[in-house]
Amino acid sequence: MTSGARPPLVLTVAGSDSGGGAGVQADLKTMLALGVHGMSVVTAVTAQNSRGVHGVWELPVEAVRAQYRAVVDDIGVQAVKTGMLASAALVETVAGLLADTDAPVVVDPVGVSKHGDPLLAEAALDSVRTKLLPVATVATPNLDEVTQLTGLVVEDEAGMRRAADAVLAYGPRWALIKGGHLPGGREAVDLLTDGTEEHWLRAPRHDNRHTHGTGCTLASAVASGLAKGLAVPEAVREAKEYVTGAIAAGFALGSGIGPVDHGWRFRD
Ligand SMILES: Nc1ncnc2c1ncn2[C@@H]1O[C@H](COP(=O)(O)OP(=O)(O)O)[C@@H](O)[C@H]1O
Ligand SMILES: Cc1ncc(COP(=O)(O)O)c(N)n1
Repeated sequence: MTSGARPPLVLTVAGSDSGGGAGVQADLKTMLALGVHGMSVVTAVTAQNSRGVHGVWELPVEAVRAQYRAVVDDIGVQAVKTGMLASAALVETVAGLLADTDAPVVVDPVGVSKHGDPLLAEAALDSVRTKLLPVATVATPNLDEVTQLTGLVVEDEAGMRRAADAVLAYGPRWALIKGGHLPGGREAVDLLTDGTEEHWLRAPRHDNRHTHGTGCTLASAVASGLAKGLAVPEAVREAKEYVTGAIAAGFALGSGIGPVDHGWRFRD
């Protein structure tokens, strides 16, 4: 039997989406598409479909800690991505584990689903600000999460710059402010900055309502790039290209918001 070269190792710490469009399922599909070995720590199970989140069951803190230790102590990780963490106890547990792990961390501070259903307790916001964001290499809030975390309401690109400064004040090395929710415009614009360098990422806005899982996909793609050894701006540039293609190929599923197509690069 022959063995192949080992791909880079990437871990997602996130919630399960039974519909397969977001959460752990989106993360692992992204990782496969980008050529890394994906691993998962499940924080919560959601009963979810194209119409909404119909139930959430958080896992006990010990179950999350045990999954994380099982992966990190034996297999190792070259990058970690966090998504839905549900509660203050889980945010603090995960932040503590990340602080002891020598790998870049992409934090997607998931607050509310595309359907408007809550995925993080209000009481956990302070732990995100003070425990999780400080251990992030890159934090990737969307504009609603910017408002939840900083109180700022963003309406234009100048507002995105102010939002980035406010997010950086909580301690991540880089802030990637996602402008997907900015109204109108022909472009989907994101801002990546570490407070010194500023990179504006612009891509055609696709008139497509099947955008379930865009944020999970982008953050996992960034983590995959970092695990391959790319610098943050390069990893984000490649991730933006991947998510833009996945949104363009998004498809209807059920009667609500369909998913992006993680396999778009494999299609004819
Ligand atoms: N309709 C769209 N067309 C192209 N890109 C989009 C569209 N909507 C969102 N994006 C991009 O998808 C990525 C995820 O952003 P966003 O949807 O704001 O995050 P979230 O899923 O966390 O709400 C960003 O790079 C954003 O610019
Ligand atoms: C388990 C889980 N994690 C994250 C999201 C956010 O994804 P979206 O903002 O596209 O609904 C979600 N809906 N479900």
